[in-house]
Amino acid sequence: MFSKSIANPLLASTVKSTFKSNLRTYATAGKDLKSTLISIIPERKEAFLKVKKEYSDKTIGELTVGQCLGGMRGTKSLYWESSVLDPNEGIRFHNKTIDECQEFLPKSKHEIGDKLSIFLPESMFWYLLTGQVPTQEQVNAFSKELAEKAELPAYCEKILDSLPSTLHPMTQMSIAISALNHDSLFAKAYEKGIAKADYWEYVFDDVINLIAKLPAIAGKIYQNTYKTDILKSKNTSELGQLNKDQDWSYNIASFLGMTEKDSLNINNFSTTESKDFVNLVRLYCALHGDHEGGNVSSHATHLVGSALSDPYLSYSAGIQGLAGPLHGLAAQEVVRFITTMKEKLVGNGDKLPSDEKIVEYLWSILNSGRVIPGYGHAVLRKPDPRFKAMLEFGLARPSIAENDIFFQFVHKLSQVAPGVLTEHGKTKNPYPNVDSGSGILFYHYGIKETLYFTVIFGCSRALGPLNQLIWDRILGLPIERPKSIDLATIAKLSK
Ligand SMILES: CC(=O)SCCNC(=O)CCNC(=O)[C@H](O)C(C)(C)COP(=O)(O)OP(=O)(O)OC[C@H]1O[C@@H](n2cnc3c(N)ncnc32)[C@H](O)[C@@H]1OP(=O)(O)O
Ligand SMILES: O=C([O-])CC(=O)C(=O)O
Repeated sequence: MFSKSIANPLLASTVKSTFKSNLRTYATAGKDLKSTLISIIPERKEAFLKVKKEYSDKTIGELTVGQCLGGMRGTKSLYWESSVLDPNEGIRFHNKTIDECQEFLPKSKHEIGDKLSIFLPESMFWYLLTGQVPTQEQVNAFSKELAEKAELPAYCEKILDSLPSTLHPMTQMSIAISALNHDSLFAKAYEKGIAKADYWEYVFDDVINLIAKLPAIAGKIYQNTYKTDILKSKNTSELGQLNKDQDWSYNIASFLGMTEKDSLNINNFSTTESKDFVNLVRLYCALHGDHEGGNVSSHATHLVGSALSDPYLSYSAGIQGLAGPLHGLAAQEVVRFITTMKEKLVGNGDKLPSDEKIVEYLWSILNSGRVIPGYGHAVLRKPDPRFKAMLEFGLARPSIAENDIFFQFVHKLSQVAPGVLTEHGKTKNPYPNVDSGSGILFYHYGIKETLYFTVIFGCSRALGPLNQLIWDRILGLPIERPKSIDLATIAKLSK
């Protein structure tokens, strides 16, 4: 499976060194993430500079008026290394599919050999950043490093505590992340004066600190917005504690109060449910992390970072983009859509309605000028493989597949809606995207507060844009500044 040729021949030797012989050899075993990165920088830099020098005046595409006025769809104008999206096949991370990543990326040290256990988002971040598969020991150490750096500074907690619980969770998240720029090592070093070649090291440190703090931010927002009554009744100030012997996703679940140990276990999980929920967080976060560079949250992070705004400010911009209903917020819209449809079609019942009734309902939405959330995509033209992976998570667990009517609605919709959307004839892609299934799985495990889902997306999305931000600074990419033109100029140039 790994003998496939590497997409970018200039990077072939780097990536091949990861996968050579039995394809699980680790070129830099024993090193931590930063040292691993340092060892691969020269080769990647050389490849980048070679392409820049030799091909800078070559044309790689044309720009039509339709693209200029139509959301820049299909314009090849962004450099992004860690993932590439094929319209028919879906996302590949360093040329590997989701199924391949599920096989080779390390899992939690506590669940080695467990078939239902999912690989860690930390493993994915390591892989995205370096193109190399970390060893189990490297990931264990990286999880530990993230846990060691997880605590929020007092001022950030205070800011979050001062926000009204009516403020959208995504707004709270972007405020908390941009406030952390108070401690940006990059911003401080820049102010003092550092050489351009050294920028990336400070950006790297900020990125790791930021990723480390996302579980605590997510937990604080959840408890402040929705769970103050529980905290009061239990006479405590936290839904859950950090466990430094556990991974990043486990700690997200714990901070949400949703683990059997280390937290209030607010939904009374059994051991299996607790384990399954943590694995859902791992799967969700690993898969939603990177979707090449042009999506709104990644592009926004990259753009703001190009002005040398530090990683906190840059990713806060990404979070604000993720909070749009056509992008990440679709996760919340889907759950509202599914729960309303269920209520309208079967009330309190626990059996699916007929396909005809669902089709009729979908037409009523479309005829009222609304979109079907979770369907369509700016680039994809086939079902999203990330949706398939989320669906398989539910199908592998009888408590979800057989007993959860909301999940059954999601599954059924994925079979029925493409036909309706095709007949409707507007969308270029009538198939489910990633948001179509993920929220309802969180709903299953007890997160019923729909406005909250995109915060977990916000934890995940840090992996892709922030890995690229480090490379942006390693490679010295310039400030981004495309040319804009007015209608008269467009008309003139088109003649
Ligand atoms: C993580 C993510 O961001 S995944 C995407 C999450 N977003 C959603 O699920 C929201 C629903 N989907 C959509 O709104 C769109 O499909 C988008 C935003 C994802 C992509 O937008 P585009 O690239 O402009 O899609 P496309 O070119 O197919 O749109 C053509 C027309 O079909 C319509 N259309 C697209 N998707 C849908 C849909 N799910 N339901 C109804 N109509 C749709 C568009 O609104 C557009 O209509 P218009 O010509 O009247 O403006
Ligand atoms: O690629 C896109 O435009 C939207 C998307 O699916 C993502 O960002 O995950």
